[in-house]
Amino acid sequence: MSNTAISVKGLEKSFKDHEVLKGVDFEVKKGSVFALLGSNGAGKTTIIKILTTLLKTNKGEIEVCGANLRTNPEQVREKISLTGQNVAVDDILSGRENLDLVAKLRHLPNRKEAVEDSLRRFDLLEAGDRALATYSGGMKRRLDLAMTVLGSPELVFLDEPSVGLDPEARLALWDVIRDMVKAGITVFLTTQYLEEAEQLADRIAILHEGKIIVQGTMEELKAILPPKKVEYVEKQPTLEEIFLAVTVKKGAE
Ligand SMILES: Nc1ncnc2c1ncn2[C@@H]1O[C@H](COP(=O)(O)OP(=O)(O)OP(=O)(O)O)[C@@H](O)[C@H]1O
Repeated sequence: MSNTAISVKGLEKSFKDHEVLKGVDFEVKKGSVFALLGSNGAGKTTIIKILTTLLKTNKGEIEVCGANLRTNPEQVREKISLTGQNVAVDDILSGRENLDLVAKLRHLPNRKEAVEDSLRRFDLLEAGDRALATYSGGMKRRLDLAMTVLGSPELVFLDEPSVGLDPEARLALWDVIRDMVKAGITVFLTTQYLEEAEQLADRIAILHEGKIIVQGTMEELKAILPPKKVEYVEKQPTLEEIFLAVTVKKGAE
């Protein structure tokens, strides 16, 4: 069986005459975390929408979880789950009711057990019966993630998952993502927080002006910029320095 969760070759997408993606290529290995970075408007959400079958491409060969996206979108939809930028939960219902609704929609066999497990795993047992309107932003985000992974999808898309979270909630979210990976789920995430990518991702790709301009492990990206020598202390470049160096260099061409 193939070890590839996502394969993208020659992806192009325009909105009318605005070319957003101009030939994007990348692969994501099963069981890994892949982080897609890019400035505002680079096309990260567009890539997620295409990979989750919400938008059609103009050109490109794409496979997601072993299925061809163009010819077999239903099979793709069965294996993936998506958390978008806007928290997709119902404020009037309680956390437990929201999860139960998703469990019903996904036809999960042991619905009650799955919901309780999920509340426990995402630290929401105590707040389970409260209406969502009383939840903090971090709690809503955790519930959103709980709903995303309910029913054990093979592949999860997280579009800027830690937007609006305070540092403590962000650290808790990172633990949740690490747990998802331990459970064998492949994670594709976009983020503006470069530290997030540094902390979580096995591979990082930078999208700029419609193309992936660099991709690799953090170690490989570090090799792009030589370490700075300050007296006798060697300082490794941060992902932020690498990001700025490659995007500014390309932008100036
Ligand atoms: N439905 C649409 N119609 C027209 N233009 C669109 C549409 N969706 C996205 N765009 C444009 O495509 C470009 C890429 O948008 P996208 O939302 O994918 O960027 P992004 O990298 O996710 O940005 P951000 O970090 O701000 O969320 C932007 O210029 C945006 O205005």
